[in-house]
Amino acid sequence: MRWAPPEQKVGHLIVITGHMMSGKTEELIAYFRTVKRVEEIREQAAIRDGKHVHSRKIGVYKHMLDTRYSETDIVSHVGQRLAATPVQSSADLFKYVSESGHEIVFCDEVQFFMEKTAGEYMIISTLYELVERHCQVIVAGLDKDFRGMPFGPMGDILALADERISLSSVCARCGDPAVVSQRYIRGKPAHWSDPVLHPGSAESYEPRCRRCHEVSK
Ligand SMILES: Nc1ncnc2c1ncn2[C@@H]1O[C@H](COP(=O)(O)OP(=O)(O)O)[C@@H](O)[C@H]1O
Ligand SMILES: Cc1cn([C@H]2C[C@H](O)[C@@H](COP(=O)(O)O)O2)c(=O)[nH]c1=O
Repeated sequence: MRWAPPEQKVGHLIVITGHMMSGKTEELIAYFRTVKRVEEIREQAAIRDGKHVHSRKIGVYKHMLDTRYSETDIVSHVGQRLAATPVQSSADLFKYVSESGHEIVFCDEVQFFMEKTAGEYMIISTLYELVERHCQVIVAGLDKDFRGMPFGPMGDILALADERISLSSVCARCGDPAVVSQRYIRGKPAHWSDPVLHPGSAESYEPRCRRCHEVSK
């Protein structure tokens, strides 16, 4: 992954994706730490050389639907944590970023931005506009729902991306590479017609390979 020097002023969209527990949030947090460190090093180097440095402002966001481990922080399944601003819509995200002057924007749970206008997911125009405004945007989101179908806006977000990081872990049943998030409701595989939106964690979901993935029909 490369970062353009800020004086070039060019936007960039990175999408981190995969099934549940594949490590998306850990990757987002690791990326945040790297970017923050690089900004600090640039600032120190500029001070040392007596130059003016424009340190880029970093904003961290997540969708408000994710309250599993914290109302505010981004928290991985193994407890890695990053303070964030929860937002309820893509309009909200755009407003916060614009008002705060954030030039580097991190956002977790981006699959939850489901609102549409004129048949289009609004998060698409929001991400497009942020990149047009020269923001470096790094988002993480679930690629498929419990049925194995594209999750809301994720297909379009992946198409819009400049870089895609696709992660996977192992099937909780057989140990093969996992590709999808198995949903269980009261100990039984969820039904195909169940609602897609169902925030949760290990009490309802586990990684599965295609062979072990089950959906009631
Ligand atoms: N079947 C599982 N049950 C519980 N935790 C798991 C399971 N598989 C992987 N994990 C853990 O989840 C961590 C990844 O968490 P996280 O980054 O929050 O994933 P994601 O954001 O993709 O859901 C891994 O480090 C791993 O230890
Ligand atoms: C498969 C599936 C998942 N969800 C929810 C469950 C979690 O709250 C998030 C995914 O979180 P993670 O960071 O990837 O672990 O999405 C859902 O609402 N519907 C689904 O089909």
